[in-house]
Amino acid sequence: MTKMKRIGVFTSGGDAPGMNAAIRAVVRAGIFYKKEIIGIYRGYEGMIEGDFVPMEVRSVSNILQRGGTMLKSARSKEFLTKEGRTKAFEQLKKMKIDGLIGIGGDGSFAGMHHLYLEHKMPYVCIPGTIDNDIPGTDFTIGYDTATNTAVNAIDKIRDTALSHNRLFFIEVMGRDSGYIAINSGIAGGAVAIIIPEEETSIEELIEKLDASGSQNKTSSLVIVAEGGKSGSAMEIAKKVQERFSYFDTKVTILGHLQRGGTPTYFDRVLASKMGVAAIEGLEAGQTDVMVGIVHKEVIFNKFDEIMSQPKDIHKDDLRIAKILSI
Ligand SMILES: Nc1ncnc2c1ncn2[C@@H]1O[C@H](COP(=O)(O)OP(=O)(O)OP(=O)(O)O)[C@@H](O)[C@H]1O
Ligand SMILES: O=P(O)(O)OC[C@H]1O[C@](O)(CO)[C@@H](O)[C@@H]1O
Ligand SMILES: [Mg+2]
Repeated sequence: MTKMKRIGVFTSGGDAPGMNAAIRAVVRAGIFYKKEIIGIYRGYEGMIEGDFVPMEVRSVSNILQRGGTMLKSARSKEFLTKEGRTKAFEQLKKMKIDGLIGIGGDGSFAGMHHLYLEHKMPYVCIPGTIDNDIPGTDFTIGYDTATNTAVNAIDKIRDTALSHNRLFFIEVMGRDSGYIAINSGIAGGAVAIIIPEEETSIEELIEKLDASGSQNKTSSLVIVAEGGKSGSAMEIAKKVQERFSYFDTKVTILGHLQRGGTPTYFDRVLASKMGVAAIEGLEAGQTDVMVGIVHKEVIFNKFDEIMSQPKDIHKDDLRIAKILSI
């Protein structure tokens, strides 16, 4: 057992629905285990500036069901430098914070790892990102909500696509990860799904669209993950339109719509479990780790062990999407 007294909690990187539920779980579990919990505003930016707030049991009332993050989030250029991280550490020391729980994506995890290597600041990372791009956990907080949002939007677009016999290219988020694309594509009945993890040439796509056209398909939805090698939805749509002028082609970019909104029950439960696990892990001496839930079991993943491997799209998901889009 550690003698940790004061734990800092912060959110970093893109906000994700369920981050508030994770903050609540960290604060309540921390207080349950007799720790003082200090909230750090605006991720690493606030850490560098010493933007801290003591958290009480009631500081986190009525946030469980809210999207976004009450602690706010940021991407910090300064924290990418050694000097920036030293400034952040000095602020933590001044506030007598002896352990950190950070909720964020792969970049935020890397930030905590560097702070640990350079200043021995113990930490547990909670994976909070809509991208689901971190190995060592089946799901990251926010991914389920974002994918549901994308599916709802796809369903609406299908109605108008069908009414006008149109070909829609719908771009979903995910930075370099095709998770939202592949699963919203399966759930939304897409004719083709273009993800960064798999090369799809324009020729292949055109062949696919041709084939579905000849089978009397009256509307077609193509889901494009941002960050793919074939280009953005706009670029792909332009190339397809040039080859097939008879297609009435439209593009919708779902964008930040996918980051907001009420977290699903799944993300709230995931965040609650991970928040408690992070406090218990830190108390049990876990450090330089990310909490994950794999096959319903809580695990602690060492930074070096998981961050050297990519999180692959499940091959079976791709296979299923192809079978069903004929
Ligand atoms: N290699 C690194 N070393 C130190 N700090 C880092 C590193 N990578 C990222 N960070 C810090 O973490 C912040 C958040 O990282 P990033 O913007 O990649 O988002 P993320 O945590 O991956 O979340 P998401 O991908 O969901 O937006 C960065 O702005 C930076 O301050
Ligand atoms: O909100 P920003 O800074 O534009 O970042 C957008 C990125 O953040 C995410 O929403 C979460 O990582 C990505 O899917 C997307 O590429
Ligand atoms: Mg990331």
